[in-house]
This record gives sequence, C-alpha cells and structure tokens, in this order.
Amino acid sequence: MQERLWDIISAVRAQAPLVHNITNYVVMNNTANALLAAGASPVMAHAHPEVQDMVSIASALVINIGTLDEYWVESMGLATQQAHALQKPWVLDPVGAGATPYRNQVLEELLTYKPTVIRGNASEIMALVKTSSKTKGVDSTHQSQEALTAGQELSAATGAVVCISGATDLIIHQNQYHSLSNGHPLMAKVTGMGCTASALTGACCAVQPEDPFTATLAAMALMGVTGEVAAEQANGPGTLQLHFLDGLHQLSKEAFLKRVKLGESS
Ligand SMILES: Nc1ncnc2c1ncn2[C@@H]1O[C@H](COP(=O)(O)OP(=O)(O)OP(=O)(O)O)[C@@H](O)[C@H]1O
Ligand SMILES: Cc1ncsc1CCO
Ligand SMILES: [Mg+2]
Repeated sequence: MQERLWDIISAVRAQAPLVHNITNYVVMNNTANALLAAGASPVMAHAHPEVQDMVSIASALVINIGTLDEYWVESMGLATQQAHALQKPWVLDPVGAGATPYRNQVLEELLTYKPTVIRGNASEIMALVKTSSKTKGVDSTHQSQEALTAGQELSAATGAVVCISGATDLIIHQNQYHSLSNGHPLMAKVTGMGCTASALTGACCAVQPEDPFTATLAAMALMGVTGEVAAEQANGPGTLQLHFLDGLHQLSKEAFLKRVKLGESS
C-alpha cells in the first residue's frame, strides 16, 4: 500500500495536473504554492463567465468555503455542477461547517453536486451530519476519532470519500477506513494547512480519478510526512510553513516510505 501511495505522489510530479481552486482569501497564495511544490499546476478562478470552462480543462476541482460571499457561492455552484456533469473529481473543504446557518445552507446546496471527497476537521465533519453544533470557527474542538461515526454516516449518505484530519487522519469510504498518524502539532498553528490538505487531495485525485480513496490517503500521507520533516527543522509556525513548502518539493521515496505511518484499518 505504501508503494501505491508513493506512485500517486510521483504521478502528480510527472503529470503536473491542472487543479482548479475556488478557495478562501486567507490561503489562496499558500495553496497555489503548495500545489506547485508538490508538482501540480494550480489555477484560481471564480468569474462566472469562465468558471465552467476552467473546470472543463482542469483535471480536478477544489471548493473551499472559508470566506464566503454571494458571488463566490454562485461560482461554486456553477463549478461543482460542471464537475458533476463531466464526472471530474472534486473535493469539498467545508471550512467552518456548523458555525453559521449560511455556511450550512451553502454546504447543503454543494452536496447536491456529489463531491468526490469531503476533507474537514472533526468539528466540521460532525457538523455536516448535524451531530454537533459546537463548531467554534475554523479550528476543531474535537479529536478525529470522535467524528469517525459521523464520517462513516456522511460517506454512506453522500457516496464521497470522507477525510477527517487532525493528530490522526481518518480516511473513510463506505465501510472501509484507514488511519494515518504522521504530522506534527505545529501544523495546526499555521493557517490553511487543512486547505492545503484539500488542495493536495485534489491533485492526487486528478492523477488517480478511478480510486479517490487511495488518492486521498496519498495526499494525507504526503501532508503528514512533509509536516513531520518540516517540524524537525522549524523554530515555530513561520519557519514551519517555509520548510513545509521546501519539503513538498524535495521529499524522496526513501524518506516517505520510512516515515509513513498507516494505522488502523477496516
Ligand atoms: N496535532 C496534530 N498532530 C499531527 N498532525 C496534525 C495535528 N493537527 C493537525 N495536523 C495535520 O495538519 C493538517 C491540517 O489538519 P487540520 O485538522 O488542522 O485542518 P483544518 O482544521 O481544516 O485547518 P485549517 O482550517 O487551518 O486549514 C493535516 O495534514 C493534519 O494531519
Ligand atoms: C482563518 C480562516 N477564516 C476563514 S478561512 C480561514 C483559513 C483557514 O481555514
Ligand atoms: Mg479547515
């Protein structure tokens, strides 16, 4: 399995897939840089006259609801509709799900276009299945394991691969799941690490559209291993971010296979 994950990471480097992102103002630059460092080709586009054409030429779409406004919500609707129609993989990052009724309403609409993967933190995944109303904002107040049942329900209800990130990442598809226990607590001190995880998931799905479960696992393993290596070199959140980008660019097969910690599965 570990070798298969590396093959997907290598395929991103070899194929440089075009990944179309409609994401939030906070992370747009980091996300584009992370995709480039991983070998993918990012584009950010949300203008109504072009958004569907951009989906048509991209290999995957990533939708992140971090900083919503009405114009962008329409862009997201147009883009996801097109991805669904063309059967292109698309990843939903439900940032702040449960925090406000508006976010919940937008998420409900987006879910009708059947995301391939939903990647969020535990609080967000729990909010999506309405088992909790305690989302504080964009940061999780729960451990990923607490959201396992919610993640399984969400996957069953939507057909999507569900990834719950945190100290342990859980990647769920219908009645199977895997856990990954790489990464470092400092990663939660850099804004948009989760958004980067969702974008890299898009890149991995772009090169492995037939198997989004393994593609998501590859993306999260890449995040975790790179975060771990970066944390060893960093002095704090600022330098973590720099080392993380360098790490995505430099990561070798040997280091990846040596570090990746695939855990519990069913
Ligand atoms: N305590 C931790 N230990 C190890 N890795 C962690 C830890 N917390 C987060 N991570 C890693 O950081 C990345 C982002 O996950 P996180 O759950 O923090 O996303 P998020 O809450 O959506 O973040 P954001 O909203 O800031 O983008 C994942 O790769 C995850 O594995
Ligand atoms: C801090 C923040 N607020 C809206 S989006 C975002 C980036 C992390 O999700
Ligand atoms: Mg997030």
